Amino acid sequence: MAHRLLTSPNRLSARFAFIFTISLSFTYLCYSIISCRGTIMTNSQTNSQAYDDKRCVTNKNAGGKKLLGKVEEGCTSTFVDVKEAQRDGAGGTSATGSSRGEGKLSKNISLAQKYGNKKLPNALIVGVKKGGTRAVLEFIRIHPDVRALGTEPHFFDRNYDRGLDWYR
Ligand SMILES: Nc1ncnc2c1ncn2[C@@H]1O[C@H](COP(=O)(O)OS(=O)(=O)O)[C@@H](OP(=O)(O)O)[C@H]1O
Repeated sequence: MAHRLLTSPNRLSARFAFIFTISLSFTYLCYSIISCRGTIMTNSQTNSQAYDDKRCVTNKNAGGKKLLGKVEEGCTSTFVDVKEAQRDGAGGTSATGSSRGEGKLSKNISLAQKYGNKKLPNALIVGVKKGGTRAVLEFIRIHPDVRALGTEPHFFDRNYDRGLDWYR
């Protein structure tokens, strides 16, 4: 009803205003999509870099073994500072060159193979059934230096007879 009352110049300006609003909205939408995509890509790159810095070097001999707890870096660690090893390995700025980086990495891996799988846990979470122990574990597991079993080993109640060799 209202638009019928508009005179011709008014209708023209209203049409112009409508088109202008649409194009402005479209531009804003495009800008939002592009900037949002950039942010996601930047975040994922940062996360992946952060993850790479403290990457767990998987031990091929670790399959099926029960390991609970953190393994110390430098002596029994399966966690190595990948960034540092790569930087040394690149040899560009390092005075010692690539052999030092590779040697460091392989030394860590060999030490982990020698000791890492056979270590008793550094910490135990003890609790009654339905006491929230799983939640405690999941919170502690967030820390990048913590390695923990996915399932409960039930060593003390069901598998004690198997001995410490089984438990390690
Ligand atoms: N923060 C906090 N506050 C209150 N309740 C919590 C909390 N964290 C875990 N839960 C509840 O604990 C129940 C699981 O406990 P457990 O992980 O020990 O379970 S299990 O015995 O190992 O199966 C489980 O209860 P149910 O959902 O009734 O099974 C969880 O909901």
